[in-house]
Amino acid sequence: MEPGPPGDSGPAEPGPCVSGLGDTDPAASASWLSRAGAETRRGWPTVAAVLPAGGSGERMGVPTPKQFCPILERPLISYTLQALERVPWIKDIVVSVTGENMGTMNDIIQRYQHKHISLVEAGVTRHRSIFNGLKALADQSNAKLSKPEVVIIHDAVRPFVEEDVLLKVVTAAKEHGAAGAIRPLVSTVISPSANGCLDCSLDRDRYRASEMPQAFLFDVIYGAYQQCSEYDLEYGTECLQLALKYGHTKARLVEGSADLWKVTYKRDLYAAESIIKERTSKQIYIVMDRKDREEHIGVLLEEMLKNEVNNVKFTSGALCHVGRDLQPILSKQCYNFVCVNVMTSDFQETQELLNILKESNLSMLYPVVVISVHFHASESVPFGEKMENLMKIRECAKEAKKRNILLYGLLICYPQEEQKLQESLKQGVTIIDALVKERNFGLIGQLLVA
Ligand SMILES: Nc1ccn([C@@H]2O[C@H](COP(=O)(O)OP(=O)(O)OP(=O)(O)O)[C@@H](O)[C@H]2O)c(=O)n1
Ligand SMILES: O=P(O)(O)OC[C@@H](O)[C@@H](O)[C@@H](O)CO
Repeated sequence: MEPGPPGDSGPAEPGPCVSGLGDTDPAASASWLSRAGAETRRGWPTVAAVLPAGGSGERMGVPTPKQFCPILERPLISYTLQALERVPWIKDIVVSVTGENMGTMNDIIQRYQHKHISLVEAGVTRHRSIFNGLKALADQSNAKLSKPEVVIIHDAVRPFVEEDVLLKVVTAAKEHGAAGAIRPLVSTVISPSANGCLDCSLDRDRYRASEMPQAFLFDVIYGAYQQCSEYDLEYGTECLQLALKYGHTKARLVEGSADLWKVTYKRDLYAAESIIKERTSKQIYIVMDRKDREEHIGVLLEEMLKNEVNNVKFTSGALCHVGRDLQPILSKQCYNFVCVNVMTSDFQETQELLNILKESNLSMLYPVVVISVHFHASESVPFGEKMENLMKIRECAKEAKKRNILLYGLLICYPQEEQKLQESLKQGVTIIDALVKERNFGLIGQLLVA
């Protein structure tokens, strides 16, 4: 079972899942299909998707086309592929990329184990890229692809697409021939006069922003593209308009969520990264052996974590349970581990946890945070010697990073008088919360002292 996407979703289908970055539970989608009566399942259309990804991203202002720009060291397009892959009723995904980026795209497919992906040559405009994708689906000589009843068209740079909106546009397209996601306008639309002054201001409530995904009866949109003028292919930006103009089909408009926005400017990359960080920090697994539970300072730390850190679901278990619990961990998309090392052994638990995680596929898609917690009782060993022992973390972290595991160290000094102990624990909780939320690649291998 591939690791799921972070967020509230359930276990993912093989392949990563941006769509778990929202609330859709793929298990629910699976159950939706399985729950649907035989009539519905029989009536459910064959669905494929076309992702135009042949742009240069000029407005992003960086040399790398934005679809390949990294978010947490993983290309943006991989998140979008993940979102579509985990929707069980999308059979094929056709991606239009330029010839020069075919190698890059194939590397991404390999590295992130994307499935059901076919690549076609992009066109010099977005409409031409989409048209090439549709041609591939219509090409009966292509054994790998078959013409779908309904085709989804979705920009490769819109990573946060959920199954529910895909379901809505496909259902609407099956009934109406075309459908597209819309959003309220944020800014008012005005029409400038020839001399650059205000001509008129449109009533914002009467207009909507056209977003993606869009969906069409394949024959409607393919027929429209086949009749499309060179001008429209060159300058058009709206597939729904092509369906109307050439297919005489009025698209059904579906309210989409705010996360459907298109990554266009650099700020959009920062926003996307923040969303992914936020959604991968919703669960923390506390690894701790509960020997002599009463006074175990790790228990105090666990209690304070649960009391002080909000909007996080905590699970805890002994190290020996992690291997057994790994399946539920994977399915619950837990990407954060606080490993409490008992005083007698430096790193033993952490090393064993790292080995378990390295064996799993958990960190293939999203960086996994491991915080190795250590305690220093002043009367046990000299502080300097303790720090000496803990410097091993540097090497461990370097190895772990190769598997997309971000290892941080936390040293909590104790015993101290009650007040000071509480302060140390509180500081430790603050550090853990920040490390999980920030997933800072620059701090890996560091030992932070609370
Ligand atoms: N010739 C093109 C141009 C664009 N696209 C794709 O269409 C989607 C939306 O287009 P846009 O945001 O305009 O992307 P770019 O054209 O790359 O951006 P810019 O206009 O800033 O250059 C993107 O996934 C882009 O890769 C495409 O497949 N083929
Ligand atoms: O115009 P752009 O090429 O930036 O974006 C293409 C589409 O995403 C955009 O036109 C949407 O409004 C959907 O039609």
